[in-house]
Amino acid sequence: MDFNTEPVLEIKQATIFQGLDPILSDVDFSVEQHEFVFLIGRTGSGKSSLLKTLYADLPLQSGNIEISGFDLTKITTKEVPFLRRKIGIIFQDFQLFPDRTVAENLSFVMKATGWKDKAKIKARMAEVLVLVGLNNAASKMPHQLSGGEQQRVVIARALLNEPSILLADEPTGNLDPDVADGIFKLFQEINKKGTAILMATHNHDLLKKYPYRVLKCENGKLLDSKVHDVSFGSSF
Ligand SMILES: Nc1ncnc2c1ncn2[C@@H]1O[C@H](COP(=O)(O)OP(=O)(O)OP(=O)(O)O)[C@@H](O)[C@H]1O
Repeated sequence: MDFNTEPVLEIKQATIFQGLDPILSDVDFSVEQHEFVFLIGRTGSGKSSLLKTLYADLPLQSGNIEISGFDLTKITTKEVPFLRRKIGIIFQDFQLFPDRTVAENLSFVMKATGWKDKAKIKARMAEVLVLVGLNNAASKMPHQLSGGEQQRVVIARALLNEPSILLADEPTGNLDPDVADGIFKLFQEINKKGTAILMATHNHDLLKKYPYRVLKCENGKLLDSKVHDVSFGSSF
């Protein structure tokens, strides 16, 4: 049993940059294990830039970030794949290889992240597909799946290495409301099983319906509903 109670993500006085341009400054917050947190803000306010910094796609130039046991002030290029094993990343666009089956899409990631034993690969693959409700999809090509099903495969892929946190950038953005609702419920199930979730969203209905903590990018700062009075407004 894991008795570690450290936050899964801790940001201290960080500035988030795009190149030389500071996008968010004085960013300071923690995400505890098992927490579900929404990330909101108008278009161009810095949500994706923050997430990209967290998975080391943008360099951390100022401040401190620890995520899933990795110190981003010290991380080397070689270590980045190991970081990405411990955080699951999910985007709006599905980004599956279109010319490979679901099983091949999943095994590609597993081989790239150090899995070698064929029986173990097969067993873990089956496990994550059951988790996302796609027991019979392993041999299908992405185009044989609906948008919602493809997004479930992406979520399955993100879960392969049992990440301590999932970073999701508008994961329901391209889906019909009903399908989006199913995907959101899947995130909730995953969260209940113990994975922290930081989800960027423009979906006002989700915010009204689920009273999770909210981080809001606004005027170059990050507001936190744990500390500030965060307004959702009509066009956050
Ligand atoms: N690759 C890039 N190079 C330079 N500037 C960028 C790049 N990507 C984004 N920016 C700029 O960084 C700022 C923040 O953009 P970001 O994509 O983080 O916002 P966002 O809140 O995720 O927006 P959206 O809700 O539209 O996804 C914007 O001013 C944007 O123009």
